[in-house]
Amino acid sequence: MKSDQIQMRFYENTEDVSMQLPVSFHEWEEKARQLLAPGPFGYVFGGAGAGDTMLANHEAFRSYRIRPRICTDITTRDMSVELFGRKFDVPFLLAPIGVNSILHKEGELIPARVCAELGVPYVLSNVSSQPMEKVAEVMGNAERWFQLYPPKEPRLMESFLDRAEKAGFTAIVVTVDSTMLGWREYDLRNAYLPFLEGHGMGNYFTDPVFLDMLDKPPSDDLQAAVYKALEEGNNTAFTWDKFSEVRKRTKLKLLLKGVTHPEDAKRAIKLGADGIIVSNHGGRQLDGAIGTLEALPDVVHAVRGQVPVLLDSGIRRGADILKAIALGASAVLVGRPYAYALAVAGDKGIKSVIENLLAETDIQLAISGRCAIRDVDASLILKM
Ligand SMILES: Cc1cc2nc3c(=O)[nH]c(=O)nc-3n(C[C@H](O)[C@H](O)[C@H](O)COP(=O)(O)O)c2cc1C
Ligand SMILES: CCCCCCC(=O)C(=O)O
Repeated sequence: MKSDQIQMRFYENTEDVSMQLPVSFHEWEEKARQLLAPGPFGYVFGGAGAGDTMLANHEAFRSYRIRPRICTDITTRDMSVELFGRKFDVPFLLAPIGVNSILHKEGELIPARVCAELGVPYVLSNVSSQPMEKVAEVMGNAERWFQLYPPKEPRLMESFLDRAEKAGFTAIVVTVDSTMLGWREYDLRNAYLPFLEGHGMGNYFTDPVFLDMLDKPPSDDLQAAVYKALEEGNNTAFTWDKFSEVRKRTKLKLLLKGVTHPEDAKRAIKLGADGIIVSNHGGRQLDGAIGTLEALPDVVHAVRGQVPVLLDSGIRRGADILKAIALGASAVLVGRPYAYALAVAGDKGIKSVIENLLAETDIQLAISGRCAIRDVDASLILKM
């Protein structure tokens, strides 16, 4: 067979797309831009306001350089981390990303399934398009956490917590940086908010307490049901007292996501938090905010090893993971990379993103002269 025929066969073989998948984050992003309508793409891509927080995340990672050690035996390596007494073979989790049905018709079932297969802990969003019970079903015994936008109605909050516990989620991640949506100009320009089309309502529309709060079922008045859910989730009166109430109501591990100030980290621990997630929501909320890697050292210092500190916002590569671990993170969360992969290539896409990130992290670890994630400390990096 001539080489051009072989090439033809290769391109026609839709079963084996592996050689044609994007590799870098920017390639995934560009592919998603081509495939998605402007509304859904802009919703994932956009940052708040001028995009300065997104930039700050990126610049913070670039502002540190790795200084490798040489002539060490790096033949056997270990990328595992320990969280809450459990060992995970990978140093990252998939971050909670809502409304996955704007990216793929199966929505969150896909990242959940891939995470279960690859041993990556999955954090399911409160505003997932699929209900948590269906997500749990495809994950078997695999590690899963549930992210909560604490609703105003206490009975609804209790219902979400009870359902999560019953469905085998082992931790609750309370997100506190989004009690109102940030100023997102892509969405304003595209006049796009996925919830208004019914995306992201998987947990609300299957909740008996929520359904009881409605005058009519969602099938009879979708707009009213969506507005009610958003009103519940936009809980602008969520304070430390309310956080204490969540603490009292669940025996699951409890993490606070959206922390960048050391005093907030201290207070959360005092009130019973089991973990802190340093996050600025991928730069989607407060514009002009501190980059998460810049915020991390002070938070880690304030926490004094009492609970694990995780980080997200801007993790794109193995080098980013090593830098966050070097500055004291116990693990990191990955956001947009898997969202784009979901849109572009479903299961295969997310699998590829995870496997590449793992492979890159492993190579980086080795070439920097370390054998294990647990050996990575501040001596690995220098601030420029
Ligand atoms: C499209 C989209 C939806 C998101 N939905 C949620 C959500 O429902 N709950 C939440 O806590 N964070 C949500 N986030 C924030 C992520 O959990 C995470 O903090 C952020 O994506 C990390 O930044 P990165 O995308 O730059 O990696 C969302 C992010 C994106 C991009
Ligand atoms: C009360 C619902 C807020 C959902 C925000 C979804 C999200 O986290 C994001 O778009 O970012």
